Amino acid sequence: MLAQVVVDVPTRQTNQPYTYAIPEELRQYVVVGMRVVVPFGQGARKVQGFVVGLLTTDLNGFDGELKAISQILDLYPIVNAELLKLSDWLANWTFSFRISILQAMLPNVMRAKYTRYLQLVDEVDDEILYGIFHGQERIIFDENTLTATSLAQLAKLRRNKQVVVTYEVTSKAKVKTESGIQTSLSFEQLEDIKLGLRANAKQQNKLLSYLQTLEPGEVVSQHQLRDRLALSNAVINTAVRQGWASKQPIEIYRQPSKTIVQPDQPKVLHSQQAKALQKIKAASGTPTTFLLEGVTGSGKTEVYLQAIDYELQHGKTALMLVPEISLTPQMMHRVKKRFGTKVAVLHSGLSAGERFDEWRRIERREATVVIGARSAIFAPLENIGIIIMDEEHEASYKQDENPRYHARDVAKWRSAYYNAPLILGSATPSLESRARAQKGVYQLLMLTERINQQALPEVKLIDLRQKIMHAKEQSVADELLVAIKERMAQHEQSVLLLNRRGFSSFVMCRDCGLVVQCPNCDIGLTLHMDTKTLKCHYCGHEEAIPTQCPNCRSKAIKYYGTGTQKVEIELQKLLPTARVIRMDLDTTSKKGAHEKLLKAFGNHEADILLGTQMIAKGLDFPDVTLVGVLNADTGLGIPDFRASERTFQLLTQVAGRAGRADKPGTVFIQTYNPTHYAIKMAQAHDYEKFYRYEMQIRHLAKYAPYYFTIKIQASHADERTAALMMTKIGQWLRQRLTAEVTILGPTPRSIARIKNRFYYQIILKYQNVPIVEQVMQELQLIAQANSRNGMQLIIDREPLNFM
Ligand SMILES: Nc1ncnc2c1ncn2[C@@H]1O[C@H](COP(=O)(O)OP(=O)(O)OP(=O)(O)O)[C@@H](O)[C@H]1O
Ligand SMILES: [Zn+2]
Ligand SMILES: [Zn+2]
Repeated sequence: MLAQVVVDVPTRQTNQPYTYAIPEELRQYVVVGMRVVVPFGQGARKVQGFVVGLLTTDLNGFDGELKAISQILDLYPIVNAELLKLSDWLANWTFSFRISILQAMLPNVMRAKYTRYLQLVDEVDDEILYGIFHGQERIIFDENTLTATSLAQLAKLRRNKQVVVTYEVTSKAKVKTESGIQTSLSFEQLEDIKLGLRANAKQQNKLLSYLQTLEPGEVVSQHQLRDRLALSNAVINTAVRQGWASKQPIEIYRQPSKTIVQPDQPKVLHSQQAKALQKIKAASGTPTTFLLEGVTGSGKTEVYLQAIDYELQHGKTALMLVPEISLTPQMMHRVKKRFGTKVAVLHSGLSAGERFDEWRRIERREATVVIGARSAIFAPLENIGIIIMDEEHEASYKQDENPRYHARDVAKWRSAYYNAPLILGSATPSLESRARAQKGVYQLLMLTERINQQALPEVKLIDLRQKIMHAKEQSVADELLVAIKERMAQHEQSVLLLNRRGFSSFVMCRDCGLVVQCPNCDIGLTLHMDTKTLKCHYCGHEEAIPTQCPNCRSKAIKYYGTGTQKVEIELQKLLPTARVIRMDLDTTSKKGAHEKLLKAFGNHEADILLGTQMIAKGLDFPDVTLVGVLNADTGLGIPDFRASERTFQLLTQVAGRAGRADKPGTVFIQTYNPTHYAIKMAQAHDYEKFYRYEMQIRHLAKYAPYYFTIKIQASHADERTAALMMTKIGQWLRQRLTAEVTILGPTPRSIARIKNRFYYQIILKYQNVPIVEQVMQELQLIAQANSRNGMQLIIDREPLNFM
């Protein structure tokens, strides 16, 4: 028997698996989906790989010439058949290597270097206990020291759940345990010991009686035992010393969120919700994609929850994606309230250990509902009955680094694999999705009304062009201040958004105009008042704010830009009694900070929630009746064809935070472009009109959704080399591709230098040209060959970022 192995060799990547012989002693255990160690290349260095196939053909002697698998890293497949198949497809789709997809599918812990342990969780024969475990409960798992027979026995023990494999990475991601107590003595033996006790040894007697009630192999937690029997640790330790009981670690899960959630009940749906749910239920068991287009506050979440419930009742599992869950703790709570301990949560705010624990709960089928951000789309759920993507238009669903996949594409694949409906939900769908619904590829479900027939908030524009005349350095206009005061008087709350996209605070010399630049990147440094430093948001470079201009020695250094901190100070001056909660990168960098701040706001501990984009979506606070956008335009100037779409989406989303319960809401938008269509149509809450208008523009400019795009970027430490390489690639592409493919560039990208590497890019636009796929695969191999010369090539299918 031979194994096909995808190996992890950065400079020699290929999607072609290599064939390895399986040594006699491993023959029974090597299965598809397992990680193995194999010799690779001339030096036969040991590398990690995934078994992706087994060949039963016996090559009669030929396999003697093949290199053989050196060891196995798992006792069972850690990537199941479905995910293996998905990795194959996704590697081709994203023009990346299969190994990088396989690794993206696993929690970090399993990617890193770790020590594996074998841990007994049940009683075993002495032969195994002493032969393999040397009388201990836990040993380091090292195949090289184990015989084939031992491996066979271990595999069997694992199947019988008597032994588990645990992983430890540099202290962080270990299986968390607490101390447990068990006894290996029989009832009678314990009875004999009790008889031998001194009459006043009451505590020990109590403990021994308790031990007599345990099933063979049963482990009880030491702290529970202590509490229940009111024993001291000393009594327990004595019993252990005497050999009456032994200590045994018990595996426990870390709890990502300690907040206790009160369970809730499904709500009675209003008629539009009920109609949508009914269509979704009717599609159960089919790979139908729905676009649920529902205005803000129309109750999309309730539809998701009831659709999930329906599938759970039919014995299926459910997968729900949210843009970045640490930003939307409210959504997580709603799901947990409804489904309790069935829910596993996966997102970047968890520690590596917590993530690993949640992942194992899914893998062991203890969790049947998974909610998480982008990479949760790879959750090892089986038997999926429904997949939901909330805020499907969000750019964070696309991974901006290798492998550059979009969670929506993966969701569609898994939906097809499991015959499970996929629901894409948004108040402002991406143009791509809305266009597919128009064509009938997706089923369109509309929720046009808010809960309780509440009207969408009235939106007023404040024209900043006229305000400039006053030249007051004030970031909150007087009208908006008045409105905030009114809300405060009525004990209502306000949300203020400072749009940070394409915008940053910086320092400039007033005498010579110098803006302090990053030494490694072609971009100005951003001012951070809390640390009194200038930071580069691309490479992390940080330096003190200069007191003197590095160019002309002038001391006239001025701070520019409206940061959230500056607005906060301004608000304190203008509205001294207002209580403000500020949410931005600085105030939320600590773990759990988002949740805490939002909870405080929900408890009315503040009148104003001031923040960046992170407060724009998902929040559902009944007493918020006023929303102010301080700068609507900063995102419009970005050189990206989606600039208008993003601006429209952001404004609509944030406006939607106002007036969601029984009180009507009002929105103020401060803008320099009050006549821009994205702003006008957001003011009118008219997504459909925006969609039609923007589609015409996309059509004329040949962009998505009419055309597919691929971004190709090459970077090199030497600018000339980068330019030269890209020119060659451009020429090669023009030869290989027909005139139906538009090839733009090469041009330096808009930030040409990042981390001291120079970037050049080419954009391809095309409609239906099958050869593009093949040419990109070839280019990927060319890039591979060139990586030795220090060139890095990125192929990005449907890029969401053109900077
Ligand atoms: N059928 C219903 N009956 C009563 N209340 C409901 C019903 N459906 C939803 N709600 C409540 O209405 C509010 C708004 O619903 P929800 O947050 O689900 O809207 P949404 O469409 O997801 O909004 P957004 O896109 O703005 O985040 C919530 O507080 C929710 O609990
Ligand atoms: Zn100067
Ligand atoms: Zn930098």
